[in-house]
Formats: sequence, structure tokens, C-alpha cells
Amino acid sequence: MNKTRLGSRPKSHSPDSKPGLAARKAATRLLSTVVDKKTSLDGLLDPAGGNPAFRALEPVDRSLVRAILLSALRHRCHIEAALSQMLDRPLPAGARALSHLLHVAAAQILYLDVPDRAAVDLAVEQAQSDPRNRRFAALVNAVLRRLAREKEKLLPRIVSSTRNAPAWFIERLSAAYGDRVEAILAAHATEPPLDLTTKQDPEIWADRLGGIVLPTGSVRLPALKGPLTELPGFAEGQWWVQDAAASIPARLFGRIDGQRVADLCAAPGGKTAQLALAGAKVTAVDLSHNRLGRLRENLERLGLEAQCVQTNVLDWQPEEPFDAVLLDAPCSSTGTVRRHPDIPWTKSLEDIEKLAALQERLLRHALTLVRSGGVVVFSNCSLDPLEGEAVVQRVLTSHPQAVRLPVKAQQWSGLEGMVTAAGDIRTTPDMLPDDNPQLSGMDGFFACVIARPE
Ligand SMILES: C[S@@+](CC[C@H](N)C(=O)[O-])C[C@H]1O[C@@H](n2cnc3c(N)ncnc32)[C@H](O)[C@@H]1O
Repeated sequence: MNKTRLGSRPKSHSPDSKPGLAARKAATRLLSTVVDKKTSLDGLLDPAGGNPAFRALEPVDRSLVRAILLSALRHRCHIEAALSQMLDRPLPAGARALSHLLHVAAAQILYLDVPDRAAVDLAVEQAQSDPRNRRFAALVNAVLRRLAREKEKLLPRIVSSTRNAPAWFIERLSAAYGDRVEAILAAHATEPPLDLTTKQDPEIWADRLGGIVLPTGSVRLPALKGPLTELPGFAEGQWWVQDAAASIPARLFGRIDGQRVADLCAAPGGKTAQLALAGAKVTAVDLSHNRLGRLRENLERLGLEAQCVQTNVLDWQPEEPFDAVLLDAPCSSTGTVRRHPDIPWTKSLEDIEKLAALQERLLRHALTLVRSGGVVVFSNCSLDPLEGEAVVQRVLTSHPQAVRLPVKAQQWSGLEGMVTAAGDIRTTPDMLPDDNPQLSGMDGFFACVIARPE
């Protein structure tokens, strides 16, 4: 079983609490907030504006809480199935606090490098300290001890017989990808590698950092255990983190040196950096002040330049049309579930439909910002065709001045399979397989090139 290793904790702890108990309590509360209140995990774990109980923890406990939550959400249906096999009868209806406590403990027992005994003892103590769960403390003890004893045999059986995602999400994937759903779900259960876009010499950086070079030109490393900022080349601004799939849309313009390019919905700026590095004169537009601040910091570290505009793209009326426009639209982010396993639990089909409507408005507006003969690249990191293919289809059939420029598969050696019959880009998390699962996969992305004829 592949378990996530965790750092050791310092001896000091608050006098009224057993070491590690506050972390388990915070993890349980946050799991409940994600699952029951549909709140994004990233926001809760934000070091500045995140959940106060989480921010109050020591760094080592914050890492533990993050690891517990990522595992608890990434493997949620498998954990649920494993727990239900340990119970003689289902938990009482409405026993949400108990269910979350068991999930947090099971995530440690099944997926993390935490001693089983510590996970069980702390869960029992946690149950005893919560009036809602006190009467279940013996049950918690029995269920988790049995889980720890039987996990080696139980887990492979559960993994092969249980689909690991909520029903609505599996339905959407099945409708779009048919037989490939199992491979996509398997990719979602794997911690993703770290992809970097380098300013130059990807082979040299792959050598220095112990990675491989992908067909996109990205450098891929196994998931990091330490801080990213300590890797060679970070401080010198020689590379930035960008999933291989996310690096594709900006490359679809071909040569753009000297051209005026608007990067709409630009922050935190991965694609702005690519465009600026390719020699374009970039105007980066984003609604969010904070995210635009991160974009500026990123560009500064990389020694790259762009003009930044904080506004709603839908209201933006620049004086001159651009030679090219990139619209990397806000989306459900269902292509990034490997990194954000909360998404299937916090998003819904309704969200997808609303976002698709917004994307269509943004794309229609983007087409007004490009000169005749110019090009718009529309992209997003959703796996759902409602947010990609269907948006483009509606715009192309109703817009007299928009024509799809099909991408040529032969220009994408090693990734030909991502070019659709219509000539768009559609990547899925099961693509870019490698013998080493730690070096496999890519985000789900959609991209389409649209020209405005002369
Ligand atoms: C998927 S992220 C963009 C990622 C970015 N292109 C990159 O490569 O780093 C979407 C961005 O759209 C911005 N956004 C959402 N709605 C917007 C709007 N109406 N106008 C401008 N920006 C918007 C969000 O603030 C967010 O930064």
C-alpha cells in the first residue's frame, strides 16, 4: 500500500490537549465543512484567510491536517465502503459528526504513515470529548481497530468493487468518456506529480531536478515532500509551477513575438508568463485584486513583464483591438481533481451549467476584443463538455465572424490523442501514462482556437 509519509512532530504541545488531538479535531471540522457545506478546501486551508482553528495549529499539524483531508476526500467512497464493512449496521441517521470522525481516522489508517494505534486512540479520545459522539466511543474503538487489522485484505477488494466518486460526477464522466471513466477515476485517486514550465533548457532543468521532459516541454518531478521554494532555480525565477495540460493553450498561438495579446482571466499568471516569455506584449486582465497581486509577484520573480488590469472582463472595452486573445475562463475545475479532491463533493451539475453560461458570455466578449484576422484561444480546466465543446459549438453556430482553426495533431508528437476530431484540445487525467504512477497523468483541459476572418 502506498502511504503518504509525514514529518515528525516536536514534543511541545498545549497543556490541555493530547498531542495531535487538536489536529484531528480541526480535520474533522473541516471535512464536515467541505462535505456538508460544500466549501472549497483551498479557501479553508489558506494560510492568510483560512479557517481559524486550522491557522492556529503548529506548521507540522497543519501539514498533517492537509494530508488527512486530501486523503479523506481523494478516497472518500473507498473509505465509506471500508467503514460500512466494519459496522454491523449503518450509523444512526444524522450522525454526521461521528461519520466525519471515522473518516478522518480511517484516512490515517488506510492511507497515511501514522501509526494505527495513534490514529485509533486519538479518535476514541476525540469521540469522548464531544457530547454528540461520547456514547459511540466504544464503537469507534471497535470499528477502527478492526479496520487496522483487516486493511491489507480489505482495501484491494474495496478498490476493485467500488467506484470512487459521487454519483452525479460519475454520470457526467460516463456520458462524456464512456469506457475511460475507470482510468480517469484511477488517475483521480493518485497524488499528481509536479510539473514545471522552464524559461529555457527543460532538459538541463530536468537533469538538475531529477525529472523528465514531457511532450509539452514541461519538466515533471514526483510530488514534492519539502518546500517548493527551496528547489534550485525557484529563487532565480528559472521556472514556474504549471501542469503540463495548462501549458498547452498558450502554445496554440504559435509565434507571437511582438504581438499585442490580451490574457483574460489571467491570474495567477501561468499563461501570462508563457506569453510574455514568448515575446508578446501582454495585457493581463483579472477581476480579483488578490489574485492579480499574486500574478504580479510571480512575474517579478520570473523577470517577465505584462500590463495588469483589474476589472470584470465583461465590462472591459480597451481602445484598440488585440492581435490575439487568450480566454482561460473560470470553470468547475473538474479537470484538477487529482490536486483538488474536494471538487466532486462541493460542485454540482447546476454549478457547471451556470459556469458554462458565463463562459459563453466571456467568449462572445473576447471575440469583440480581437482584430479582424486575429485569433482567440478559449480554454478551461473542466472535464465537462458542457463547459468546453458545447460552449464553442453555440458560439460558432451563431457568430458570423468566428471560425474554428483546427489544431493539427501531428504538431503534438506524443500527445496526438488529445486532439479531437473537430480539431480542439481535450486532455484527461489518464493521459501521459508512465510506468511510474508517480510520474503519470495530466489535468483535464479543453482548448479551442477561433479566428476572426479578415
Ligand atoms: C482558471 S483561473 C485562471 C488561471 C490563469 N489563466 C493562469 O493560467 O494562471 C480563472 C480566473 O478568472 C478570474 N475571473 C473570473 N471571472 C472573471 C471576470 N468576469 N472577469 C475577469 N476575471 C475573472 C478569476 O479571478 C480567476 O483568477
